[in-house]
Amino acid sequence: MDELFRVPRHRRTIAPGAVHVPDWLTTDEQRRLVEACRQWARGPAPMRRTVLPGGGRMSVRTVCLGWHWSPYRYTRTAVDVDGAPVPPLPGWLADLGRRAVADAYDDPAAGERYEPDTALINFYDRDARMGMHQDKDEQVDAPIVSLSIGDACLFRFGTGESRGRPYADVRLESGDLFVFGGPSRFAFHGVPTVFPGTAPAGCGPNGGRLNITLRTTGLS
Ligand SMILES: O=C(O)CCC(=O)C(=O)O
Ligand SMILES: [Fe+2]
Repeated sequence: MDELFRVPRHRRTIAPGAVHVPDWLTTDEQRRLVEACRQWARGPAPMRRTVLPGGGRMSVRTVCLGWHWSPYRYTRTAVDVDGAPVPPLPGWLADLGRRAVADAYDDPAAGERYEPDTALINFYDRDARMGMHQDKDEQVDAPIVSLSIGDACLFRFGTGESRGRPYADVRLESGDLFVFGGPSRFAFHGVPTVFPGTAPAGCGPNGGRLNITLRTTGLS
């Protein structure tokens, strides 16, 4: 969109402990993340559409680092893909997570304390979505750091009580950071819609939306 007509977006606390920071990643950082995700997607433990217990497949494609997530647990190997050990979470990505927490909460000490051990990388094509859910397979309540690259989406953020209302609808655009921890750590959230063709030039995954969530499993 023409820069002139872009509505300025400001950081916003959506709920206690849930903070949206627009345009947090530079274009260069986004490009580098997309390139890294491309490599991880190829495998070992490659990107796949996770099979759910009912037999259906998620529309989102996911690849994991550190620990492998499949419904509803974390394992060291890609038990539902190729059985390969999951690649480690690189130190630079954990560092990025620490900077994200420090910035979102304006709290350098909270950033230093943050030790994510896992990344789930989700790829959404134009038809993909993610239903309302809680991230609750982790054993500890450290914040979730979420980075968005490529096409914008509608991110729905509710409460810890139910997957229904009340919820806030937030548009996440390329480069945005969303952190949820503290009282919002176990809030229901989901992605009802991706907006095709909204990625800014030069940083997207060439159509679609990439989302990286950093987590602390509390497992060893
Ligand atoms: O794509 C997103 O923004 C959210 C992803 C998510 O909720 C998850 O991976 O658990
Ligand atoms: Fe989630």
